[in-house]
Amino acid sequence: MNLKDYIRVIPDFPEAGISFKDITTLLQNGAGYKKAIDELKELVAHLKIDVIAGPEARGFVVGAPLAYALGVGFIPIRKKGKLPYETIEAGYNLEYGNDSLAMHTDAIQKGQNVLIADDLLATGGTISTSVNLVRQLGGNIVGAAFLIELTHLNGREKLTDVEVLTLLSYES
Ligand SMILES: O=P(O)(O)OC[C@H]1O[C@H](OP(=O)(O)OP(=O)(O)O)[C@H](O)[C@@H]1O
Ligand SMILES: Nc1ncnc2[nH]cnc12
Repeated sequence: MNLKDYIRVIPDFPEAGISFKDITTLLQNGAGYKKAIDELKELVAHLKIDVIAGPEARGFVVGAPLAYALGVGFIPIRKKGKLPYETIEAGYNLEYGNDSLAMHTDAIQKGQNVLIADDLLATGGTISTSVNLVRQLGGNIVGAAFLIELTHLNGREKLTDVEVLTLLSYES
């Protein structure tokens, strides 16, 4: 099966006009989930990665298994108010609504090569904020990897200085 066959598309969720790409149907299928992570591993094989950082929540289900497969660490970028130690935070807008992300101030060692991973690139708000947080902490962004890119939302334009790698694209 093609990876796209595992993804369910729900019209008008969470609000009218949004075509929601539901990855729960991929995650619940062992063969599909493994294929997705294996393909992402191939996609990033040319990069020198010390650590992967992924934004809550779906960035965890993509970033953590990818980190395990590569034998590198995983850093959770969490929604504001969830991390217990000293943090830096930044607000952002996304396709539906807005939010704030946070990282622990000691999450990254200066000069570490960081890959950002998430399930989906839409407007790019989540990932450009994640990139900025990692850079504020002294990390070197080597790329950003996604299962899905929504090309009509032009998220790449917010990431001009980042190598963006995606497995699947949707035009609406
Ligand atoms: O490119 P953007 O416009 O920023 O949108 C993409 C982000 O939106 C979704 O996360 P969401 O904030 O819905 O949170 P979730 O992972 O907790 O469901 C998705 O998992 C990406 O992180
Ligand atoms: N259309 C969409 N489907 C799934 N997740 C999203 N995150 C932002 N836009 C999305």
